Amino acid sequence: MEQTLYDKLGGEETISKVVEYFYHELVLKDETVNVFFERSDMENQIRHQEKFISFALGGPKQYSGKSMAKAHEGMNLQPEHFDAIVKHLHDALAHFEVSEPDIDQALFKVATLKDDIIYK
Ligand code: HEM
Repeated sequence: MEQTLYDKLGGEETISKVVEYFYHELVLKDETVNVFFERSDMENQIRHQEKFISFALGGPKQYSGKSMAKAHEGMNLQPEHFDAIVKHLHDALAHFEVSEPDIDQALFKVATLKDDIIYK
């Protein structure tokens, strides 16, 4: 089996650094999306980011469209919110010198859930 990007980047340790940067330096500073995270407590926020990044990189936690629709129910996320998060994911991975083809793979993975997450 092909090695996942998650393992390639060094598993949990690297992932938590990516999460930290992605969330604190990019997502929380972006006024177009940070409002969604203000309402959830810090523990849930961190859990969210870890799950999000882990999913994007093919880590152990994988989701179905059904569970994603439920997790984002009532948020009415718009395509621009989704796209902003995807851009931050790109920039966070680039910051840690992940190659563009590897980043593309992660962004593609995340894009497969778009329809299950927006407009819920
Ligand atoms: C592929 C993309 C995404 C994945 C895989 C994902 C994953 C998840 C998961 C697993 C949960 C449940 C967390 C838990 O309670 O354990 C969740 C909730 C949530 N998601 Fe996402 N998410 C994605 C995109 C987004 C986007 C684009 C936004 C907003 C801009 C967003 C904002 C939230 C918020 C605010 C919650 C609720 C957190 C809480 O429980 O307080 N998500 N997401």
